Amino acid sequence: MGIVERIKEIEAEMARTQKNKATEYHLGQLKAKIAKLRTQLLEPPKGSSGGGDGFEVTKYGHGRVALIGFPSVGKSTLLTMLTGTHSEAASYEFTTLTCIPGVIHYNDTKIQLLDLPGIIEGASEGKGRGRLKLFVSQVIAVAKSSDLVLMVLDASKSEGHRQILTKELEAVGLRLNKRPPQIYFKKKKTGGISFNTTAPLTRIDEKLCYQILHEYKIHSAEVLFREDATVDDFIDVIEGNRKYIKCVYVYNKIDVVGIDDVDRLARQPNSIVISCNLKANRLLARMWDEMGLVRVYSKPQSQQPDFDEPFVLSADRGGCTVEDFCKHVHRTLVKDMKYALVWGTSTRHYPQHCGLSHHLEDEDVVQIVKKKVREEGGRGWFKSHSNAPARIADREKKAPLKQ
Ligand SMILES: Nc1nc2c(ncn2[C@@H]2O[C@H](COP(=O)(O)OP(=O)(O)OP(=O)(O)O)[C@@H](O)[C@H]2O)c(=O)[nH]1
Ligand SMILES: [K+]
Ligand SMILES: [Mg+2]
Repeated sequence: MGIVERIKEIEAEMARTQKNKATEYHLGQLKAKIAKLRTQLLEPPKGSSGGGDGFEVTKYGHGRVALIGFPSVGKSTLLTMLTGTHSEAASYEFTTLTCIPGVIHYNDTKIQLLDLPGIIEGASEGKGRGRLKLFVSQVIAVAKSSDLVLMVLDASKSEGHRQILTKELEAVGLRLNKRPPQIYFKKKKTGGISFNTTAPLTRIDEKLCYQILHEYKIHSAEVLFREDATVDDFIDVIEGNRKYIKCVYVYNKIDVVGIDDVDRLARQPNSIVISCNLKANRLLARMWDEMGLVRVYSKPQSQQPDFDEPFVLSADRGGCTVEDFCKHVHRTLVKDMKYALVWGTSTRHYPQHCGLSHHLEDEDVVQIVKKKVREEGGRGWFKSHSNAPARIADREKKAPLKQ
């Protein structure tokens, strides 16, 4: 029996099984079985050169956004509209057969927008033939490499599409608009399983955790639940290959639906309504907000900062502390910095003396003040050593050395 058939069989068994206290453990085990099979499904076939590497589009700019959706929802039309790069659009499905990159210039930053082939229902289980099947793994790889997914939906089509597509993406390990579960998990070679919690658990218990670990043939591990997590959360943590990505649901073609429908769709969580036949400026603003980019302007001593060329940091990618900023500017700057002067919303007064761990905010201005260069054998050398006795005395006070 193939993997897909086995998944179907277990799903059928789960559907037959009544949910109650007595079947809880059995259902948990079945969930783990499905998760394992799905992971197998994602692995490239033996002997292939990896496959599913995406479409080999080089990353460009300060962030990457992928357009994901069913065929003919208007992904290509949107790319052409937002980036000026032409991507063929037509009224038939699968017009786009590869990944088309474009660049959005917004708020002095450059964002790479990727147009992709459509995904169909059942894609995660290998539905579709030939090239179509290949697309799916490539589209998924691109989605996983992105900072934000724009799930494009046709406002005139069934509202169920949003759930169907979300399920497809979940099945291949993408988690949209979720943060990783607060569970610490570490496999060990020996020592058995140590199980701890710092929060009351109502949706999973120790015994069920052991059963799931048993299903994975894990007999030694450290497990610490820091929140009231679910069975699915625990399986996600064990699998360890989940990708947590922000997603905005973009309802396109609102020019062909009634105002009541538009109003209802606009109220869905994480959603925005647009029409490529009108203008979509709100989408750009929304996209930019979701990406959480932090523009930092570097200010040389006694000069104005260059407000045209920000250094762009991101909390999701690399972080946005003073230290992260220094690393962007020059690799030795962290070592050479004495302190930073910061102007902006991240500080209480202007300018504020800040250390490496200070968190910068969008549009902050930063001046890095460097340490004095040490004069070899001169006063500088003496100074850096002259506090040694004081340092040792200080340590003596805190923890006296044995006599
Ligand atoms: N009425 C209306 N039609 C639109 C809108 N946006 C796109 N279309 C039309 O929808 C059709 C499909 O558009 P595409 O941009 O090719 O859609 P796609 O999602 O890229 O399709 P595939 O590449 O085949 O997956 C085209 O005929 C577009 O002109 C819109 O906002 N309103
Ligand atoms: K199309
Ligand atoms: Mg297209």
